Parts: sequence; C-alpha cells; structure tokens
Amino acid sequence: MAANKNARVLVVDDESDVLFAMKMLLRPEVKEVITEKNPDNLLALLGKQTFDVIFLDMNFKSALNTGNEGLYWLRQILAKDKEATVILITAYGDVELAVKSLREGAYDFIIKPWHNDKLLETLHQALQARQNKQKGAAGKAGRAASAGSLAILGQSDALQEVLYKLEKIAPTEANVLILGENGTGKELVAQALHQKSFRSGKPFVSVDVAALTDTLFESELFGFKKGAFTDAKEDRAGRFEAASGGTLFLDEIGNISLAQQAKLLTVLQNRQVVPLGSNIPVPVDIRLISATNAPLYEMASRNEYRKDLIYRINTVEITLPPLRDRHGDVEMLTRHFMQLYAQKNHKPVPDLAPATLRKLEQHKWPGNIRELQHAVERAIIMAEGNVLQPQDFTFSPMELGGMAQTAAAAFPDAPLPLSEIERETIRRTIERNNGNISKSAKELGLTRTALYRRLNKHDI
Ligand SMILES: Nc1ncnc2c1ncn2[C@@H]1O[C@H](COP(=O)(O)OP(=O)(O)OP(=O)(O)O)[C@@H](O)[C@H]1O
Repeated sequence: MAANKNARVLVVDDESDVLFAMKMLLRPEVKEVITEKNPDNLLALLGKQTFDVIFLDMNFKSALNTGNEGLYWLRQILAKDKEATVILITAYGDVELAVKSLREGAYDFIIKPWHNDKLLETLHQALQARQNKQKGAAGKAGRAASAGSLAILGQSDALQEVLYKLEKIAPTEANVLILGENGTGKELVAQALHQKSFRSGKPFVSVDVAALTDTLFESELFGFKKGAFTDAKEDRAGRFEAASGGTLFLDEIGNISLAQQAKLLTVLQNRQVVPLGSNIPVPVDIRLISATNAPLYEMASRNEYRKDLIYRINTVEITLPPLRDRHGDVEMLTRHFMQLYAQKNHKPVPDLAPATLRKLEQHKWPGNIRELQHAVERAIIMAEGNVLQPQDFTFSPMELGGMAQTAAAAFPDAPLPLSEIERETIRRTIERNNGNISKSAKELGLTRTALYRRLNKHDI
C-alpha cells in the first residue's frame, strides 16, 4: 500500500462533521486530503490540481433541486476529466441511484454511516485500479462480485447487477427486502447478505411466516412465558430473540394477514418484543431481511398490505430476475448442477448435447433455478448414456401449463389411484395459484417443506 502514500484525495460534502471524520480517517493513509464544503468550488479546484480519488456526497441539501445533485456533480467532474476516480457517499435510501451512478462512470459508492475499514478498503481498491489503468492494465478486473462461500452463480448482466448491489449493502445495517418469483434464490441471497455482514459471527434465523397462524405467529416470533397458553410448559424465546446480534430472515412476508402485519410493525417501530403472557418488553437487536414473491405494492394499493410496514422493511430492495431473463445463465447453472448431482449419485459427469442446451434455453422455467436444479437431478438419475439428450429433460405438467389438464379431462370417469389424485390435486392447486407455493401449501393444509417433498415425490 506504499503507493497510496503519494496519493491526493478530495472530499466534497456539505456536512462539516463528515469532512472532519473523513480527514481524520484518510490522513494517515495518503499524502494529502483536501476537503470542500461547497460543490460550486469543485470545478475550480479540479482546474488547479488533479486528485487520485474524489469522495463526493450524493445528497447535498443545497440549491440545484434536481433530486440528485450528486449525479449532477459526478457528470461535471467526468466532463472535465473522464479518467477521474469518483467514490460517491450516499444514504441508504439512495442506493438504487448510487448503483445507477456506476453506469455513469463513478468507481464505487459507500453508504452512510460507513464502516471505516470498509471505506479504507474501497479507497485502496480505487487507488489500485487507478494505478492499473495508468499502467494500461485492465482496470475493471475484480469488480464482479462473488458471494463468499455461497455460490450464487450467473454471468448475466441481470444477476451481476444483483451481486454488485449485494456486496455493497451486505456490510450495512440496512433492512433489505428481496423480491422475486419462486425459486429465484431469495433465501440464498439473504444468507449471503448475512455472511458478508458484520453480524456474520451471530445467528442467521430464518422463518417462513406464511406457514404461521395468528397465534403461532406471535409465539414463534416473540416467544412466550410458561402458562401463557395450555401447551406453554416453560418459557421460550422467540425468533427475534434467537436472532439477537444477527440477522432475522422473514420469508414469504407478503403472505401474512393484516393483523400480523400490525404486530410486526409495532415490534419494528419499538425495537422490542413482548413475549406472550409477559408484560416485560425484550429489546431487539436484529438486522431484518424479508423476502416475498407477492406484488407488495399492488397489494398496498388495494389496502391488502400496510404501506408503513413496507417502508420499514424495504430500506434497500433487491429484485431477483426470473431465470428466463438471465441470458447465458441456464448453461452455467445446468453444468454446475450436472457436476453436483453426478457426484451425489456416484455417476460420471455427463456431457450436454447442443440440442439439449437449446431446449433448456428455450424453456420458460416458471419454477426458476429450483426447477432447473430438479430437472438436472432427474436427468442425471434417468439418463442412459453419458451425454444428456433432450428427451432426458421432461418438463412436468405444471411447468408446461395446461397439458395434464387436457389428459385428465380425457378420462373423467376412469378410476385413479390415490397417489394420482394427490398429484392431480397438488398440480391444480399450484396452477390455480399461478405457481405460488406458499399459497398452495396453505390451501392444501401443508407446510411449504411438506409440499416441496410431495412435488419431488410426484415429480411435479
Ligand atoms: N444463482 C444461483 N446459483 C446457484 N444456485 C442457486 C442460485 N439461485 C438459486 N439457487 C438454488 O436454487 C434453489 C432455490 O433457491 P432459494 O430457495 O434461495 O429460492 P427462493 O427464491 O427463496 O425460493 P422460494 O420463493 O420458493 O422460497 C436453492 O437450492 C438455491 O441454492
């Protein structure tokens, strides 16, 4: 890091506290730190000297009124020097905008309040990248995000953007709402966020809230005291307490009743839970990650979901694209799962015929990565030779839409074995709920896990 000792850094922010803190932090790292409170002086400063890195506030309170002053100044800086290395300083609420600003040429951004070591890491990376660029090396190398030991695979732009955002927001305290269809990897992303956060040494507690009735919701999440209800034989901590210091992942948050929404909101507002049968509140120290495949905003506009709860849980949003929109990822994921399941089933890793790949790439994957995963496992188990052929991939009726229904209608009175009836009932329920597993499970009186087990059993 010796090269940094010659570096000159500029910090532009209209808050004196930020300037002071940055100066104290950066001074030992570089040769010179210049601070500037008024962005109007920026261009004059750049005219006088060059800076190796410029930290620029995205949220000036001042005059321009464009809604994104930071972006305006970023453009001004880059117009003057297109090689400038700019790191934006942004608030939680502006992460979307900050991600966009990367496309406009910012090197990176940090989120306020920042962690000092993270900020210094970003500074050193920026200086290194600048040096590489000056030497003519590939400056962008190493920018693609990975998700630690959890393999979130994909090379599509759509997924790369998600991974980039994940890297940025993981080491913050922001509540994250993950949106996306079934099987797009929401839980995987939640785990990665935890693993890359400062809470990673503490528990990651996952709760499928859609599976909980009103009473269970409270006892499971907030805990209970002995005697609170008939079966409460002893005190039990709720999931909020169990996740203390760590991350609480509430899956299927779109599927809770208005009464449950109100209870959750109270806890998040007060940052404390009151266990059932107690009147002593317990303080809560969790980072909240929620996920859903439900259209929360549409539901809110129909008054089926509380807007104030959405605002509590969505400090930052990550939307996972469906697999059909991740161009190039089907092959990568297929090959990954081929290796995984060949190994698991003690078989040699097969090849993939070009026609098979075409078939997989054309399929719409309504069950997304989970569906692909199961399809590959099935193919590995069933395939005869050591090249996977198109016929090794048979898509289930749910995946293909109405075909099975036609078949069932063709034999209305034929006696069916019980397992066929179960299969057909499950299939129709899922179809009626447009592939929503949680809703279907609720309707069928099963937990989601039990339903997944049956989907596997029936090869749906
Ligand atoms: N990008 C990815 N790379 C590798 N595996 C993935 C990826 N995305 C998802 N998976 C795998 O696909 C399966 C489904 O992912 P996950 O359970 O996280 O999805 P989900 O969106 O939470 O699903 P649901 O909405 O049904 O709860 C898991 O086995 C997960 O490990």
